[in-house]
Amino acid sequence: MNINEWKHMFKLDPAKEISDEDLDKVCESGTDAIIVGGTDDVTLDGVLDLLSRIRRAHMVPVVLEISNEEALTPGFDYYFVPLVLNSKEKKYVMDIQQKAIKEYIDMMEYSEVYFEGYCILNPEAKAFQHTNCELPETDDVKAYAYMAEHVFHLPIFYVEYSGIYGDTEVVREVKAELDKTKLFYGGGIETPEQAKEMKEHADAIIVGNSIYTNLKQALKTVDAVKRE
Ligand SMILES: CC(C)=CCC/C(C)=C/CC/C(C)=C/CC/C(C)=C/CC/C(C)=C/CC/C(C)=C/CC/C(C)=C/COP(=O)(O)OP(=O)(O)O
Ligand SMILES: O=P(O)(O)OC[C@@H](O)CO
Ligand SMILES: [Mg+2]
Repeated sequence: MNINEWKHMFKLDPAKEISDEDLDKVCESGTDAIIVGGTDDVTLDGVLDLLSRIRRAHMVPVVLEISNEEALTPGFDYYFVPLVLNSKEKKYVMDIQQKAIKEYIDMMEYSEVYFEGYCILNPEAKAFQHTNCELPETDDVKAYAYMAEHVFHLPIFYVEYSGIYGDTEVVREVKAELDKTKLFYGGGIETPEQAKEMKEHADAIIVGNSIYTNLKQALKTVDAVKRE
């Protein structure tokens, strides 16, 4: 299935433990893809461990969302590269990425690399603090979405509330700004009802932390959005 048609993804954090039994459930859940990514303590060992355990028995597409160069490795189906649009520091918007492109340009397969315009809206999130973000108003978020699509022509705009369930009205208004650029929503989805509610506005939803806190419920988010 084409990335543009994905509706549901699970995000596994290489810094967190998951048993083989739970990993099998996540991979066989019917989700469209597994994203491997996190903010802190993302190591090459952690990334390779997850990749090899997923590949050993499963066909689900696997994406590396790159958070640092040390943990970059071949072998993934796709690579997602965040550009943190609401960071106060240009390095997180484009400089780190520009330097990495300079280094890896000969290895980059363009059909496998997707740049994501991130807008991080939870000030308590590690990613918000790590990338020195500014909390935008709804109209600012909409303007970032406009820029993602019409200025930078990015394939993905990611409304990130990592750790908390976000504001559906913000997501609805942002979606109205977008046409070609896909809207990803992530943050605080724990129940099938929340998954369904956010998916009414976003093109795809991402479920992360609840894999580790209540897997049984997290697994139900797949059917909630794929059987709509
Ligand atoms: C060698 C090889 C295989 C080459 C292949 C070619 C290729 C793909 C090249 C890519 C080159 C390139 C452009 C790389 C980019 C490198 C890079 C370091 C980019 C920086 C991205 C960035 C600014 C990351 C900051 C953090 C961030 C936004 C992370 C996103 C994930 C996220 C928000 C996770 C949620 O956090 P979590 O850890 O879950 O938080 P909690 O624990 O609180 O839940
Ligand atoms: O961990 P949660 O809060 O589900 O968020 C998912 C994802 O958007 C994190 O990057
Ligand atoms: Mg997390």
